[in-house]
Amino acid sequence: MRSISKKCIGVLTSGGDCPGLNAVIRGVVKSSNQLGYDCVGFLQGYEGLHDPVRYKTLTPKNTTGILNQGGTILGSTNKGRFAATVGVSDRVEIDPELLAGVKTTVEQLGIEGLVCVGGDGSLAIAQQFHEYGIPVVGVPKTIDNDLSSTAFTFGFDSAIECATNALDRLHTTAASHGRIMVLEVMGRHAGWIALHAGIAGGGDVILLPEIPWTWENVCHKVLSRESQGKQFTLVVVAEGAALPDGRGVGKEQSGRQAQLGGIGQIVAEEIERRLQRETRVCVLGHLQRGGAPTTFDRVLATQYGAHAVRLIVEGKLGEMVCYQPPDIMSVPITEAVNQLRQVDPNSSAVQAARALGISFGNSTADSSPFAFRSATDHRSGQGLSRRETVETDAAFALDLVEAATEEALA
Ligand SMILES: Nc1ncnc2c1ncn2[C@@H]1O[C@H](COP(=O)(O)OP(=O)(O)OP(=O)(O)O)[C@@H](O)[C@H]1O
Ligand SMILES: O=P(O)(O)OC[C@H]1O[C@](O)(CO)[C@@H](O)[C@@H]1O
Ligand SMILES: [Mg+2]
Repeated sequence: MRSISKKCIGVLTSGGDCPGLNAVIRGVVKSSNQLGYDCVGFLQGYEGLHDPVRYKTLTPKNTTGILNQGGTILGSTNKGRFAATVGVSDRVEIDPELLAGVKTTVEQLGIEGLVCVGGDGSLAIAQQFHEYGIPVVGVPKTIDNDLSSTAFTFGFDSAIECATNALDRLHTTAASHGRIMVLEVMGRHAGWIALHAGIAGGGDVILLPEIPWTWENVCHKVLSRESQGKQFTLVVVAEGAALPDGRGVGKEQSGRQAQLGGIGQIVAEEIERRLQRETRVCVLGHLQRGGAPTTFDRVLATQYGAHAVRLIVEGKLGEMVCYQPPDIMSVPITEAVNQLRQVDPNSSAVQAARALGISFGNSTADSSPFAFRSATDHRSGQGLSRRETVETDAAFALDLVEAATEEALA
């Protein structure tokens, strides 16, 4: 254990990794060092906080050169003993003995505040720490960009850069062969990656968790492109989008959230079956989470790290830093995790996409692309409460898709 003669700040990275985690760590270390704090980083997310305690002392010297490195030098996990929300159920209480153990670790190390870098699930754990009296602040991370109260989580920009690059590449090969290409991207509850990459990469059909779609409309788009002399079509589908019959595609995992994936294959096979057109699928998977952060994510992550330290110094425990352009602000962690931020089907971005003729697989809206509504008309419906999301998860778990894969194709 370190000597506690000097004040100290702790940091950990939790949940699915993403580009920019190291930039946050560096931001925390450098800015806390300037203020005279020591810094420790716990290993493997929350797991390193107790039994056994695993951490390393972080200094400006040993964190040098990590700004542009993907992954996290502290390690991360999206499973373990601290589940605060799991798959189909709502809030899960963390074992009080674990919480007591964590509190002891934090006190023994003289930690004034613990910076918890995570997505919705990991910040739900931080919220329970806060309620127990463990001094935490949150930093919003996830490629899915589905946390409310912040315009962007870091990692998202890097993920859409990767997905856009993939679409650029698929575009040329699709055009050369006159094929339909389906790109499956990540996005558990929210279709931000599919939407942004789809627009940036010239997608023709974008299928999201937020917008129900039909096979007929997807196929209609392919045929209407052909009638314009375009022999190829790019389809982008979020892994969390449901099939037209409402079922999700993935596999159940015990004690943790379902592993999504596979909808791209189903979409490709069904288009091919219905239209007799050569259709191929590309699953981008973890390429979206790896590699160096974009410039935007480096700047955002660095700001998040520095402002998380500021929150601790100002005694704003239980708060999460957030980006409300042009400022980095803070909100109670509970506010950010109780409401997921989903794509609003009437948002400006979706409207613009429709205006260009991009299909979201639902004909009503597709047929009137210029029926724009003012920005204020549609804000009330935005977001999905934690409970509604859990119900969606429950539906996923009930119909999981070994069976669906075959049935959807029948
Ligand atoms: N130590 C742990 N013990 C148990 N579960 C954990 C632990 N750390 C993280 N998790 C779980 O991992 C999952 C993913 O974490 P989080 O939501 O923070 O990341 P994410 O990037 O948003 O990923 P996802 O989209 O998969 O939720 C959450 O369900 C969270 O509760
Ligand atoms: O790598 P894992 O554990 O399969 O997690 C995948 C999930 O994590 C995320 O990438 C978010 O971090 C989701 O988009 C995806 O559903
Ligand atoms: Mg999450």
